[in-house]
Amino acid sequence: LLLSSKKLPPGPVTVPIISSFLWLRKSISELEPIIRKLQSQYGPIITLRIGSRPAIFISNRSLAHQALIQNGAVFADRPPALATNRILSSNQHNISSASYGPTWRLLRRNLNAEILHPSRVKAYGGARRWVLDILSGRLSESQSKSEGVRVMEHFQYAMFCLLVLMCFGDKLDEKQINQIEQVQRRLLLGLGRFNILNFWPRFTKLVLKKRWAEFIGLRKDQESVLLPLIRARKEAKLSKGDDFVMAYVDTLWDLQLPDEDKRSLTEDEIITLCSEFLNAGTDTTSTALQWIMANIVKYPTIQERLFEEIKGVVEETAEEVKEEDLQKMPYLKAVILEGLRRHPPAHFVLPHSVTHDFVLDGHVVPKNGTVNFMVADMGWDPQVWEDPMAFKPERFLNAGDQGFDLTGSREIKMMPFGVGRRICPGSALAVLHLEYFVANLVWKFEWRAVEGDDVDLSEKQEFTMVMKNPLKAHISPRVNK
Ligand code: HEM
Repeated sequence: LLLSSKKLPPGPVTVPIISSFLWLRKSISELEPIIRKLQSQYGPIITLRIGSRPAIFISNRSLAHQALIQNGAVFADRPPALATNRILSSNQHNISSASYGPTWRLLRRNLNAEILHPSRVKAYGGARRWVLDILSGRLSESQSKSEGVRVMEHFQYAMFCLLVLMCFGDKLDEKQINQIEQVQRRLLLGLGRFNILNFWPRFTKLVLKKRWAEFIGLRKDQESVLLPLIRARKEAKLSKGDDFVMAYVDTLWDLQLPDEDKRSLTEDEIITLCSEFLNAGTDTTSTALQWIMANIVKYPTIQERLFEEIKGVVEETAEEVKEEDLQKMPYLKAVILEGLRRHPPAHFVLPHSVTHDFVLDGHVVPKNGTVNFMVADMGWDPQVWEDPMAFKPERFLNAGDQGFDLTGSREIKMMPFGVGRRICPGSALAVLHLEYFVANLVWKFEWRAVEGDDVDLSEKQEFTMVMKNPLKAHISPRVNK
Protein backbone atom coordinates (compact mmCIF):
# COMPACT_ATOMS: atom_id res chain seq x y z
CA LEU A 1 0.00 0.00 0.00
CA LEU A 2 2.63 2.40 1.10
CA LEU A 3 4.83 1.22 -1.73
CA SER A 4 2.43 2.11 -4.49
CA SER A 5 2.65 5.81 -3.69
CA LYS A 6 6.45 5.79 -3.79
CA LYS A 7 8.77 6.00 -6.74
CA LEU A 8 12.09 4.60 -7.86
CA PRO A 9 15.14 6.69 -6.98
CA PRO A 10 15.59 9.58 -9.44
CA GLY A 11 17.60 9.37 -12.64
CA PRO A 12 17.82 10.52 -16.24
CA VAL A 13 14.91 9.88 -18.57
CA THR A 14 16.03 7.44 -21.23
CA VAL A 15 14.87 6.00 -24.53
CA PRO A 16 14.69 2.41 -23.35
CA ILE A 17 15.97 0.24 -26.19
CA ILE A 18 18.68 2.43 -27.63
CA SER A 19 20.10 3.59 -24.37
CA SER A 20 20.11 0.18 -22.76
CA PHE A 21 21.93 -1.11 -25.77
CA LEU A 22 24.62 1.52 -25.26
CA TRP A 23 24.77 0.92 -21.51
CA LEU A 24 25.10 -2.80 -21.91
CA ARG A 25 28.20 -2.52 -24.01
CA LYS A 26 29.99 -1.11 -21.03
CA SER A 27 30.75 -2.90 -17.81
CA ILE A 28 29.29 -1.32 -14.70
CA SER A 29 32.64 0.05 -13.58
CA GLU A 30 33.16 1.87 -16.84
CA LEU A 31 30.03 3.79 -15.98
CA GLU A 32 31.60 5.13 -12.79
CA PRO A 33 32.35 8.69 -14.00
CA ILE A 34 28.90 8.97 -15.58
CA ILE A 35 27.24 7.81 -12.38
CA ARG A 36 29.26 10.29 -10.29
CA LYS A 37 28.12 13.09 -12.55
CA LEU A 38 24.49 12.03 -12.33
CA GLN A 39 24.75 11.75 -8.55
CA SER A 40 26.00 15.32 -8.28
CA GLN A 41 22.77 16.24 -10.06
CA TYR A 42 20.22 13.80 -8.57
CA GLY A 43 21.67 12.83 -5.16
CA PRO A 44 23.46 9.80 -3.67
CA ILE A 45 20.87 7.21 -4.78
CA ILE A 46 19.92 7.09 -8.46
CA THR A 47 18.32 4.79 -11.01
CA LEU A 48 19.60 3.98 -14.49
CA ARG A 49 17.70 1.87 -16.97
CA ILE A 50 20.12 -0.80 -18.07
CA GLY A 51 18.63 -3.64 -20.06
CA SER A 52 15.27 -4.68 -18.76
CA ARG A 53 15.96 -3.99 -15.08
CA PRO A 54 16.30 -0.72 -13.24
CA ALA A 55 19.83 -0.42 -11.85
CA ILE A 56 20.13 1.53 -8.62
CA PHE A 57 23.44 3.07 -7.54
CA ILE A 58 24.23 4.09 -3.97
CA SER A 59 27.33 6.10 -3.05
CA ASN A 60 26.37 7.24 0.43
CA ARG A 61 27.82 5.46 3.49
CA SER A 62 24.80 5.85 5.67
CA LEU A 63 22.38 4.58 2.99
CA ALA A 64 24.69 1.62 2.42
CA HIS A 65 24.60 0.93 6.16
CA GLN A 66 20.81 1.11 6.22
CA ALA A 67 20.64 -1.34 3.32
CA LEU A 68 23.44 -3.86 3.84
CA ILE A 69 23.64 -3.89 7.65
CA GLN A 70 20.32 -2.75 9.13
CA ASN A 71 18.28 -4.56 6.48
CA GLY A 72 20.96 -7.10 5.65
CA ALA A 73 18.67 -10.04 4.90
CA VAL A 74 16.56 -8.04 2.45
CA PHE A 75 19.57 -6.73 0.49
CA ALA A 76 21.54 -10.01 0.44
CA ASP A 77 20.06 -11.41 -2.77
CA ARG A 78 21.62 -11.48 -6.24
CA PRO A 79 19.77 -10.69 -9.49
CA PRO A 80 19.04 -13.51 -11.97
CA ALA A 81 22.17 -14.19 -14.04
CA LEU A 82 22.47 -12.79 -17.55
CA ALA A 83 22.86 -15.33 -20.35
CA THR A 84 26.66 -15.59 -20.39
CA ASN A 85 26.96 -15.67 -16.64
CA ARG A 86 24.31 -18.36 -16.46
CA ILE A 87 26.78 -20.57 -18.33
CA LEU A 88 29.86 -19.50 -16.35
CA SER A 89 28.05 -19.96 -13.03
CA SER A 90 26.38 -23.32 -13.85
CA ASN A 91 23.05 -21.61 -13.46
CA GLN A 92 24.00 -19.67 -10.31
CA HIS A 93 25.54 -22.61 -8.47
CA ASN A 94 28.45 -20.69 -7.02
CA ILE A 95 28.84 -18.48 -3.97
CA SER A 96 29.00 -15.09 -5.61
CA SER A 97 25.95 -15.43 -7.86
CA ALA A 98 23.67 -17.83 -5.95
CA SER A 99 20.46 -16.25 -4.74
CA TYR A 100 20.15 -15.72 -0.99
CA GLY A 101 19.04 -19.13 0.24
CA PRO A 102 20.08 -22.67 1.24
CA THR A 103 22.41 -23.36 -1.73
CA TRP A 104 24.34 -20.12 -1.16
CA ARG A 105 24.52 -20.85 2.57
CA LEU A 106 25.85 -24.37 2.03
CA LEU A 107 28.53 -23.30 -0.46
CA ARG A 108 29.65 -20.29 1.54
CA ARG A 109 29.75 -22.19 4.81
CA ASN A 110 31.80 -24.93 3.17
CA LEU A 111 34.40 -22.43 1.95
CA ASN A 112 34.55 -20.71 5.33
CA ALA A 113 34.74 -23.83 7.46
CA GLU A 114 36.93 -26.02 5.28
CA ILE A 115 39.38 -23.63 3.65
CA LEU A 116 39.28 -20.16 5.19
CA HIS A 117 39.23 -21.35 8.78
CA PRO A 118 42.38 -20.05 10.58
CA SER A 119 43.76 -23.52 11.29
CA ARG A 120 43.45 -24.54 7.66
CA VAL A 121 44.92 -21.24 6.48
CA LYS A 122 47.88 -21.96 8.72
CA ALA A 123 48.38 -25.34 7.07
CA TYR A 124 49.09 -23.52 3.82
CA GLY A 125 52.04 -21.62 5.33
CA GLY A 126 54.42 -23.88 3.44
CA ALA A 127 52.78 -22.93 0.14
CA ARG A 128 53.17 -19.24 0.95
CA ARG A 129 56.90 -19.67 1.68
CA TRP A 130 57.36 -21.61 -1.52
CA VAL A 131 55.61 -18.91 -3.54
CA LEU A 132 57.62 -16.17 -1.82
CA ASP A 133 60.79 -17.93 -2.98
CA ILE A 134 59.47 -18.12 -6.54
CA LEU A 135 58.55 -14.44 -6.50
CA SER A 136 61.88 -13.32 -5.00
CA GLY A 137 63.71 -15.44 -7.54
CA ARG A 138 61.85 -13.89 -10.43
CA LEU A 139 62.39 -10.34 -9.15
CA SER A 140 66.12 -10.94 -8.59
CA GLU A 141 66.50 -12.34 -12.07
CA SER A 142 64.99 -9.30 -13.73
CA GLN A 143 66.50 -6.62 -11.48
CA SER A 144 69.48 -5.77 -13.70
CA LYS A 145 67.25 -4.15 -16.31
CA SER A 146 68.06 -0.46 -16.51
CA GLU A 147 64.48 0.54 -17.27
CA GLY A 148 63.31 -1.14 -14.06
CA VAL A 149 61.29 -4.30 -13.46
CA ARG A 150 57.64 -4.47 -14.46
CA VAL A 151 56.33 -6.23 -11.40
CA MET A 152 52.66 -6.87 -12.11
CA GLU A 153 53.00 -10.11 -14.06
CA HIS A 154 55.18 -11.54 -11.28
CA PHE A 155 52.63 -10.54 -8.64
CA GLN A 156 49.86 -12.11 -10.69
CA TYR A 157 51.75 -15.34 -11.13
CA ALA A 158 52.57 -15.51 -7.41
CA MET A 159 48.95 -15.06 -6.31
CA PHE A 160 47.86 -17.55 -8.90
CA CYS A 161 50.29 -20.17 -7.60
CA LEU A 162 48.96 -19.69 -4.09
CA LEU A 163 45.31 -20.05 -4.95
CA VAL A 164 45.92 -22.94 -7.36
CA LEU A 165 47.70 -24.84 -4.59
CA MET A 166 44.86 -24.18 -2.17
CA CYS A 167 42.36 -25.29 -4.80
CA PHE A 168 44.00 -28.39 -6.29
CA GLY A 169 46.64 -29.40 -3.75
CA ASP A 170 50.37 -28.92 -3.86
CA LYS A 171 51.50 -31.39 -6.47
CA LEU A 172 51.34 -29.13 -9.55
CA ASP A 173 54.28 -27.88 -11.58
CA GLU A 174 54.89 -24.51 -13.20
CA LYS A 175 53.65 -25.63 -16.61
CA GLN A 176 50.29 -26.72 -15.22
CA ILE A 177 49.91 -23.54 -13.19
CA ASN A 178 50.64 -21.45 -16.28
CA GLN A 179 48.05 -23.34 -18.25
CA ILE A 180 45.37 -22.72 -15.64
CA GLU A 181 46.32 -19.06 -15.38
CA GLN A 182 46.02 -18.58 -19.13
CA VAL A 183 42.62 -20.14 -19.53
CA GLN A 184 41.25 -18.24 -16.51
CA ARG A 185 42.63 -14.90 -17.67
CA ARG A 186 41.27 -15.28 -21.18
CA LEU A 187 37.78 -15.75 -19.77
CA LEU A 188 38.07 -12.93 -17.28
CA LEU A 189 39.45 -10.34 -19.67
CA GLY A 190 37.01 -11.44 -22.38
CA LEU A 191 33.96 -10.74 -20.22
CA GLY A 192 33.64 -7.16 -21.47
CA ARG A 193 33.58 -8.37 -25.08
CA PHE A 194 30.87 -10.92 -24.33
CA ASN A 195 28.64 -8.52 -22.45
CA ILE A 196 26.89 -7.62 -25.68
CA LEU A 197 25.62 -11.21 -26.00
CA ASN A 198 23.38 -10.59 -23.00
CA PHE A 199 21.41 -8.00 -24.84
CA TRP A 200 18.40 -9.95 -26.01
CA PRO A 201 20.21 -13.36 -26.17
CA ARG A 202 17.77 -15.02 -28.55
CA PHE A 203 18.57 -12.31 -31.05
CA THR A 204 22.35 -12.28 -30.51
CA LYS A 205 22.43 -16.08 -30.89
CA LEU A 206 21.36 -15.45 -34.47
CA VAL A 207 23.33 -12.36 -35.40
CA LEU A 208 26.42 -12.79 -33.21
CA LYS A 209 26.91 -16.51 -33.80
CA LYS A 210 30.69 -16.23 -33.99
CA ARG A 211 31.01 -14.36 -30.74
CA TRP A 212 28.77 -16.88 -28.98
CA ALA A 213 30.90 -19.69 -30.41
CA GLU A 214 34.04 -17.96 -29.15
CA PHE A 215 32.52 -17.64 -25.68
CA ILE A 216 31.42 -21.27 -25.53
CA GLY A 217 34.89 -22.24 -26.79
CA LEU A 218 36.55 -20.48 -23.87
CA ARG A 219 34.36 -22.30 -21.39
CA LYS A 220 35.23 -25.61 -23.13
CA ASP A 221 38.95 -24.76 -22.90
CA GLN A 222 38.49 -24.11 -19.22
CA GLU A 223 36.82 -27.47 -18.82
CA SER A 224 39.60 -29.27 -20.67
CA VAL A 225 42.24 -27.75 -18.37
CA LEU A 226 40.41 -28.00 -15.03
CA LEU A 227 38.51 -31.27 -15.33
CA PRO A 228 41.59 -33.55 -15.51
CA LEU A 229 42.96 -31.87 -12.37
CA ILE A 230 39.65 -32.30 -10.59
CA ARG A 231 39.43 -35.98 -11.50
CA ALA A 232 43.06 -36.68 -10.65
CA ARG A 233 42.59 -35.10 -7.26
CA LYS A 234 39.56 -37.25 -6.55
CA GLU A 235 41.75 -40.33 -6.86
CA ALA A 236 44.52 -38.81 -4.79
CA LYS A 237 42.02 -38.13 -2.04
CA LEU A 238 40.98 -41.76 -1.95
CA SER A 239 44.55 -42.88 -1.32
CA LYS A 240 45.62 -40.04 0.92
CA GLY A 241 48.93 -40.30 2.76
CA ASP A 242 50.20 -38.59 5.92
CA ASP A 243 51.19 -35.36 4.23
CA PHE A 244 47.72 -34.85 2.75
CA VAL A 245 46.45 -31.27 3.13
CA MET A 246 42.82 -30.72 2.18
CA ALA A 247 42.36 -28.62 -0.96
CA TYR A 248 39.20 -26.72 -1.92
CA VAL A 249 38.23 -29.21 -4.61
CA ASP A 250 38.34 -32.06 -2.05
CA THR A 251 35.60 -30.39 -0.02
CA LEU A 252 33.11 -30.26 -2.89
CA TRP A 253 32.39 -33.92 -3.68
CA ASP A 254 30.43 -34.65 -0.52
CA LEU A 255 28.19 -31.58 -0.52
CA GLN A 256 24.48 -32.20 -0.97
CA LEU A 257 22.25 -29.48 -2.37
CA PRO A 258 19.41 -28.95 0.13
CA ASP A 259 17.09 -27.44 -2.46
CA GLU A 260 17.52 -30.17 -5.05
CA ASP A 261 16.77 -33.50 -3.35
CA LYS A 262 20.19 -33.51 -1.75
CA ARG A 263 21.88 -34.32 -5.02
CA SER A 264 25.68 -33.97 -5.24
CA LEU A 265 27.40 -31.33 -7.32
CA THR A 266 28.02 -32.11 -10.98
CA GLU A 267 31.49 -31.87 -12.52
CA ASP A 268 30.36 -28.76 -14.36
CA GLU A 269 29.44 -27.14 -11.04
CA ILE A 270 32.75 -28.15 -9.50
CA ILE A 271 34.60 -26.51 -12.40
CA THR A 272 32.55 -23.39 -11.75
CA LEU A 273 33.32 -23.33 -8.03
CA CYS A 274 37.06 -23.86 -8.57
CA SER A 275 37.06 -21.13 -11.18
CA GLU A 276 35.29 -18.76 -8.81
CA PHE A 277 37.82 -19.53 -6.07
CA LEU A 278 40.75 -18.77 -8.41
CA ASN A 279 39.25 -15.59 -9.85
CA ALA A 280 38.04 -14.14 -6.57
CA GLY A 281 41.38 -14.45 -4.82
CA THR A 282 44.06 -13.73 -7.46
CA ASP A 283 43.43 -10.57 -9.49
CA THR A 284 41.96 -8.71 -6.54
CA THR A 285 44.97 -9.42 -4.35
CA SER A 286 47.68 -8.88 -6.98
CA THR A 287 46.03 -5.59 -7.95
CA ALA A 288 46.05 -4.44 -4.33
CA LEU A 289 49.67 -5.54 -3.98
CA GLN A 290 50.68 -3.51 -7.00
CA TRP A 291 48.94 -0.36 -5.72
CA ILE A 292 50.56 -0.71 -2.32
CA MET A 293 54.05 -1.30 -3.71
CA ALA A 294 53.55 1.67 -6.06
CA ASN A 295 52.96 3.95 -3.09
CA ILE A 296 55.95 2.48 -1.28
CA VAL A 297 58.13 3.23 -4.31
CA LYS A 298 56.65 6.70 -4.70
CA TYR A 299 57.09 7.64 -1.04
CA PRO A 300 60.51 6.45 0.22
CA THR A 301 59.76 7.58 3.79
CA ILE A 302 56.98 4.97 3.97
CA GLN A 303 59.41 2.29 2.85
CA GLU A 304 61.97 3.40 5.44
CA ARG A 305 59.45 3.35 8.23
CA LEU A 306 58.26 -0.13 7.23
CA PHE A 307 61.81 -1.40 7.06
CA GLU A 308 62.59 0.01 10.51
CA GLU A 309 59.47 -1.61 11.92
CA ILE A 310 60.43 -5.01 10.52
CA LYS A 311 63.99 -4.58 11.80
CA GLY A 312 62.62 -4.06 15.29
CA VAL A 313 60.76 -7.37 15.16
CA VAL A 314 62.85 -9.95 13.28
CA GLU A 315 66.51 -10.87 13.72
CA GLU A 316 68.91 -8.99 11.52
CA THR A 317 70.07 -12.14 9.79
CA ALA A 318 66.56 -13.42 9.15
CA GLU A 319 66.06 -14.42 5.53
CA GLU A 320 62.36 -13.83 5.70
CA VAL A 321 59.61 -12.27 7.79
CA LYS A 322 57.58 -15.09 9.33
CA GLU A 323 53.81 -15.05 9.59
CA GLU A 324 53.89 -14.99 13.39
CA ASP A 325 55.82 -11.72 13.21
CA LEU A 326 53.22 -9.88 11.18
CA GLN A 327 50.93 -9.21 14.16
CA LYS A 328 53.71 -7.21 15.77
CA MET A 329 53.75 -4.70 12.93
CA PRO A 330 51.01 -2.06 13.28
CA TYR A 331 52.52 0.23 10.65
CA LEU A 332 52.51 -2.61 8.10
CA LYS A 333 48.82 -3.17 8.83
CA ALA A 334 48.18 0.56 8.41
CA VAL A 335 49.90 0.58 5.02
CA ILE A 336 47.73 -2.32 3.82
CA LEU A 337 44.51 -0.67 5.05
CA GLU A 338 45.42 2.66 3.49
CA GLY A 339 46.13 0.82 0.23
CA LEU A 340 42.68 -0.80 0.29
CA ARG A 341 41.00 2.50 1.16
CA ARG A 342 42.73 4.69 -1.40
CA HIS A 343 42.94 2.04 -4.16
CA PRO A 344 40.18 -0.54 -3.64
CA PRO A 345 40.64 -3.22 -6.34
CA ALA A 346 36.85 -3.37 -6.83
CA HIS A 347 35.18 0.04 -7.20
CA PHE A 348 31.76 -1.66 -6.94
CA VAL A 349 30.62 -4.66 -4.94
CA LEU A 350 28.94 -7.35 -7.04
CA PRO A 351 25.37 -6.41 -7.97
CA HIS A 352 22.91 -7.08 -5.15
CA SER A 353 19.13 -7.34 -5.30
CA VAL A 354 16.35 -7.26 -2.71
CA THR A 355 14.22 -10.22 -1.66
CA HIS A 356 11.09 -8.04 -1.91
CA ASP A 357 10.24 -4.44 -2.85
CA PHE A 358 11.67 -2.21 -0.16
CA VAL A 359 11.49 1.47 0.75
CA LEU A 360 14.91 3.01 1.31
CA ASP A 361 15.26 6.69 2.10
CA GLY A 362 11.75 7.30 0.72
CA HIS A 363 12.40 5.55 -2.61
CA VAL A 364 11.27 2.14 -3.78
CA VAL A 365 13.99 -0.40 -4.39
CA PRO A 366 12.15 -2.90 -6.60
CA LYS A 367 12.63 -6.66 -6.53
CA ASN A 368 13.31 -6.78 -10.26
CA GLY A 369 16.15 -4.26 -10.02
CA THR A 370 19.85 -4.46 -9.21
CA VAL A 371 21.44 -2.52 -6.36
CA ASN A 372 25.03 -1.38 -6.77
CA PHE A 373 27.26 0.14 -4.09
CA MET A 374 30.12 2.47 -4.96
CA VAL A 375 33.05 1.27 -2.91
CA ALA A 376 35.69 3.81 -3.92
CA ASP A 377 33.49 6.83 -3.17
CA MET A 378 32.75 5.60 0.35
CA GLY A 379 36.45 5.32 1.23
CA TRP A 380 37.11 8.78 -0.19
CA ASP A 381 34.43 10.63 1.78
CA PRO A 382 35.98 13.88 3.10
CA GLN A 383 33.55 13.80 6.04
CA VAL A 384 35.41 10.77 7.41
CA TRP A 385 38.86 11.06 5.90
CA GLU A 386 40.90 14.21 6.04
CA ASP A 387 42.62 14.89 2.71
CA PRO A 388 41.09 11.65 1.36
CA MET A 389 43.09 11.35 -1.85
CA ALA A 390 46.45 11.46 -0.05
CA PHE A 391 48.20 8.20 0.90
CA LYS A 392 48.68 8.45 4.66
CA PRO A 393 48.96 5.14 6.53
CA GLU A 394 49.22 7.01 9.86
CA ARG A 395 45.46 7.52 9.81
CA PHE A 396 45.04 3.88 10.81
CA LEU A 397 47.54 3.88 13.67
CA ASN A 398 45.11 4.98 16.37
CA ALA A 399 42.39 2.47 15.63
CA GLY A 400 42.34 1.14 19.22
CA ASP A 401 42.88 -2.37 20.56
CA GLN A 402 40.37 -4.04 18.31
CA GLY A 403 41.97 -2.54 15.21
CA PHE A 404 40.05 -0.93 12.38
CA ASP A 405 36.63 -2.51 11.77
CA LEU A 406 36.33 -3.59 8.13
CA THR A 407 32.88 -5.11 8.62
CA GLY A 408 31.17 -1.73 8.96
CA SER A 409 28.77 -3.16 11.53
CA ARG A 410 28.47 0.10 13.50
CA GLU A 411 29.31 2.55 10.76
CA ILE A 412 30.74 2.22 7.26
CA LYS A 413 33.93 4.24 6.80
CA MET A 414 35.17 2.22 3.85
CA MET A 415 34.16 -1.13 2.38
CA PRO A 416 36.84 -2.64 0.14
CA PHE A 417 35.40 -6.12 0.84
CA GLY A 418 31.74 -5.10 0.90
CA VAL A 419 29.79 -5.37 4.17
CA GLY A 420 26.87 -7.43 5.47
CA ARG A 421 25.89 -10.98 4.60
CA ARG A 422 27.65 -10.97 1.25
CA ILE A 423 30.89 -9.52 2.63
CA CYS A 424 33.94 -11.07 1.00
CA PRO A 425 34.59 -14.33 2.87
CA GLY A 426 38.26 -14.17 1.80
CA SER A 427 39.08 -10.82 3.41
CA ALA A 428 41.26 -12.24 6.21
CA LEU A 429 43.16 -14.43 3.76
CA ALA A 430 43.63 -11.47 1.41
CA VAL A 431 44.97 -9.27 4.22
CA LEU A 432 47.33 -12.06 5.31
CA HIS A 433 48.64 -12.44 1.75
CA LEU A 434 49.14 -8.69 1.43
CA GLU A 435 50.90 -8.34 4.80
CA TYR A 436 53.14 -11.33 4.19
CA PHE A 437 54.25 -10.29 0.72
CA VAL A 438 54.62 -6.55 1.37
CA ALA A 439 56.70 -7.21 4.52
CA ASN A 440 58.94 -9.69 2.76
CA LEU A 441 59.36 -7.66 -0.41
CA VAL A 442 60.52 -4.68 1.65
CA TRP A 443 62.72 -6.83 3.90
CA LYS A 444 64.45 -8.64 1.05
CA PHE A 445 64.76 -5.78 -1.45
CA GLU A 446 65.25 -2.07 -1.60
CA TRP A 447 62.73 -0.49 -3.95
CA ARG A 448 63.53 2.67 -5.93
CA ALA A 449 61.67 4.59 -8.59
CA VAL A 450 63.09 4.60 -12.10
CA GLU A 451 64.84 7.91 -12.75
CA GLY A 452 62.52 10.55 -14.18
CA ASP A 453 59.44 8.46 -13.36
CA ASP A 454 57.47 9.73 -10.36
CA VAL A 455 55.09 6.68 -10.38
CA ASP A 456 51.83 7.54 -12.07
CA LEU A 457 48.78 6.58 -9.97
CA SER A 458 46.20 6.88 -12.77
CA GLU A 459 43.60 4.13 -12.89
CA LYS A 460 42.35 1.86 -15.64
CA GLN A 461 39.40 -0.51 -15.46
CA GLU A 462 40.16 -4.14 -16.28
CA PHE A 463 38.58 -6.95 -14.28
CA THR A 464 39.67 -4.87 -11.30
CA MET A 465 40.79 -1.23 -11.16
CA VAL A 466 44.46 -1.51 -12.13
CA MET A 467 47.31 0.95 -12.65
CA LYS A 468 47.03 2.59 -16.06
CA ASN A 469 50.84 2.67 -16.25
CA PRO A 470 51.90 -0.50 -14.46
CA LEU A 471 54.55 -0.12 -11.79
CA LYS A 472 58.20 -0.33 -12.85
CA ALA A 473 60.89 -0.16 -10.19
CA HIS A 474 64.53 -0.80 -9.47
CA ILE A 475 64.75 -3.64 -7.03
CA SER A 476 68.04 -4.42 -5.31
CA PRO A 477 68.64 -7.17 -2.76
CA ARG A 478 69.40 -5.75 0.68
CA VAL A 479 72.82 -6.97 1.63
CA ASN A 480 73.53 -5.08 4.84
CA LYS A 481 70.39 -4.80 6.88
C1 HEM B 1 42.22 -7.85 -1.83
C2 HEM B 1 41.53 -8.93 -2.16
C3 HEM B 1 40.02 -9.02 -2.26
C4 HEM B 1 39.10 -8.00 -2.41
C5 HEM B 1 39.35 -6.50 -2.51
C6 HEM B 1 37.79 -8.63 -2.46
C7 HEM B 1 36.59 -7.94 -2.59
C8 HEM B 1 35.34 -8.53 -2.67
C9 HEM B 1 34.11 -7.81 -2.87
C10 HEM B 1 33.98 -6.30 -2.98
C11 HEM B 1 33.10 -8.73 -2.92
C12 HEM B 1 31.60 -8.45 -3.18
C13 HEM B 1 30.84 -8.22 -1.90
C14 HEM B 1 29.38 -7.95 -2.20
O1 HEM B 1 28.87 -8.31 -3.26
O2 HEM B 1 28.72 -7.30 -1.36
C15 HEM B 1 33.70 -10.04 -2.77
C16 HEM B 1 32.99 -11.23 -2.77
C17 HEM B 1 33.57 -12.48 -2.69
N1 HEM B 1 34.92 -12.76 -2.50
FE1 HEM B 1 36.42 -11.39 -2.31
N2 HEM B 1 37.94 -9.99 -2.34
C18 HEM B 1 39.28 -10.28 -2.22
C19 HEM B 1 39.86 -11.53 -2.03
C20 HEM B 1 39.16 -12.72 -1.98
C21 HEM B 1 39.75 -14.01 -1.69
C22 HEM B 1 41.22 -14.25 -1.35
C23 HEM B 1 38.73 -14.94 -1.77
C24 HEM B 1 38.72 -16.44 -1.56
C25 HEM B 1 39.65 -17.24 -1.57
C26 HEM B 1 37.51 -14.22 -2.09
C27 HEM B 1 36.27 -14.81 -2.27
C28 HEM B 1 35.08 -14.12 -2.48
C29 HEM B 1 33.79 -14.77 -2.65
C30 HEM B 1 33.52 -16.27 -2.69
C31 HEM B 1 32.83 -13.73 -2.78
C32 HEM B 1 31.31 -13.88 -2.96
C33 HEM B 1 30.61 -13.74 -1.61
C34 HEM B 1 29.09 -13.89 -1.67
O3 HEM B 1 28.47 -13.52 -2.66
O4 HEM B 1 28.52 -14.38 -0.67
N3 HEM B 1 37.81 -12.88 -2.20
N4 HEM B 1 35.07 -9.90 -2.60
